Amino acid sequence: MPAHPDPWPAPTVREPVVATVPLPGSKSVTNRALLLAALADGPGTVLGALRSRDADLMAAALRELGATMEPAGETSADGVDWAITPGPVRGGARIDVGLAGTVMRFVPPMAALAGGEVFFDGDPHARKRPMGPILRALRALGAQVDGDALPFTIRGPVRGGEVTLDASASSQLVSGLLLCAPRFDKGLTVRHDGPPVPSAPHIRMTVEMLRAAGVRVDDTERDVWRVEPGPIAARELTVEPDLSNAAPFLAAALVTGGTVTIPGWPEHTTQPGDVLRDLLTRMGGEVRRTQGGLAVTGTGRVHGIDADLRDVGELTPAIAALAALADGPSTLRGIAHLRGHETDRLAALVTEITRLGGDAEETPDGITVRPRPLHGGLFHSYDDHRMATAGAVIGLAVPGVRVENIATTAKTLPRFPGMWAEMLEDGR
Ligand SMILES: O=C(O)C1=C[C@@H](OP(=O)(O)O)[C@@H](O)[C@H](O)C1
Ligand SMILES: C=C(OP(=O)(O)O)C(=O)O
Repeated sequence: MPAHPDPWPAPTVREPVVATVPLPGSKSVTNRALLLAALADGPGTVLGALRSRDADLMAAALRELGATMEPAGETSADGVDWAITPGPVRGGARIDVGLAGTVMRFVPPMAALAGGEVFFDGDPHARKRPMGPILRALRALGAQVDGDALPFTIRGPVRGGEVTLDASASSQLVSGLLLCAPRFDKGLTVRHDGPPVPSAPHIRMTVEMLRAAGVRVDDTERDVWRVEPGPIAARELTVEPDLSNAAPFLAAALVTGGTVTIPGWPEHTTQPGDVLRDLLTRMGGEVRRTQGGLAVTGTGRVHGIDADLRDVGELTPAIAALAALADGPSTLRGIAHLRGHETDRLAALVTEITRLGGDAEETPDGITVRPRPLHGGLFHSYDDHRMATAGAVIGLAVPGVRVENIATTAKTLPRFPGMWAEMLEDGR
């Protein structure tokens, strides 16, 4: 693990946090919207798109493959309105996926539309993330792919048809195929065969965004998705705030007995972060919709929870951080696939909670956390944005927590340290 010289001293607060925290756009919606716009039948716009490492990597990949993207209005440190003009998908490209699951799984099927070779690589840990099933699927559909993990080279074209894969390691293996499927001559039928697919709401997000762009998708049969060939409509799309990134901020309300409000929380959404309303209620928060957005109020006492997080695995680090501060034991289940995320999140959470004096254990498909007083110390982030923000949550209640490589939050939240400081200042 590379050492980062200046760990971030996580602020500890003694008084209730009362704050309104506007969040930048959803990573998952942004990266789908950009890709669909780049494959559309004319120029379109994506309003309120996230700007972050993952979103910037997606934009760079789409440009490399032939799309034109220009800021269409004001840009900020973490937001932009993009005007996107599709171009013919071209080969001869090199794609850096960083550590972004959405880039490494969504862009290769698009690259398979090109006639020429496209080379993919990413961060050292990206080479360990599951890619085999989608690369084998593209190969079965006619692409030449020289490997089962990053780095690899892909050469199309792919004409579509039917393919079966085991997507139990990541829902993105299905989403990536579906997003490009309308552009395959024969469309595509994707069948999953294996243990349950995680992160089901993210597949629904893919299906709903395709339908919103006029694509016909049949998902009536469990674990089978049929996408008809046809145009992807050029359109204007507004990105919702990133509800998964709401987790550490709303957790601050529970830990400090304060109230945190997130403006613009959608009434209906496919984002898994919406499940925070239920999870945080079960952990002792009071959740309500106000004119200002979604407000969560805590008592300063956090309850343990027994939760199956298979659908919402992204929320695990924040929920585990709360569990480490809770007044009773917690069991987080259904999340074996987190071993293939930005880092092995189950091992990382157990190691870091234990390092601070906590009592945490890995199970075959999750972790258990039992209450024990914590002390300060260095909290490693493993280049994982959600590990870093989990450290910040624990630091609210435990003096002396320092988070190594807080800058890794730039994967989806480039202004995290400033936003955290503003949240703590807000109600004073
Ligand atoms: O499609 C998406 O945008 C995502 C799907 C999920 O991946 P997994 O199915 O690999 O958990 C999620 O954890 C990730 O952060 C984003
Ligand atoms: C798993 C995550 O990211 P990725 O899109 O890189 O898979 C995440 O953001 O929690």
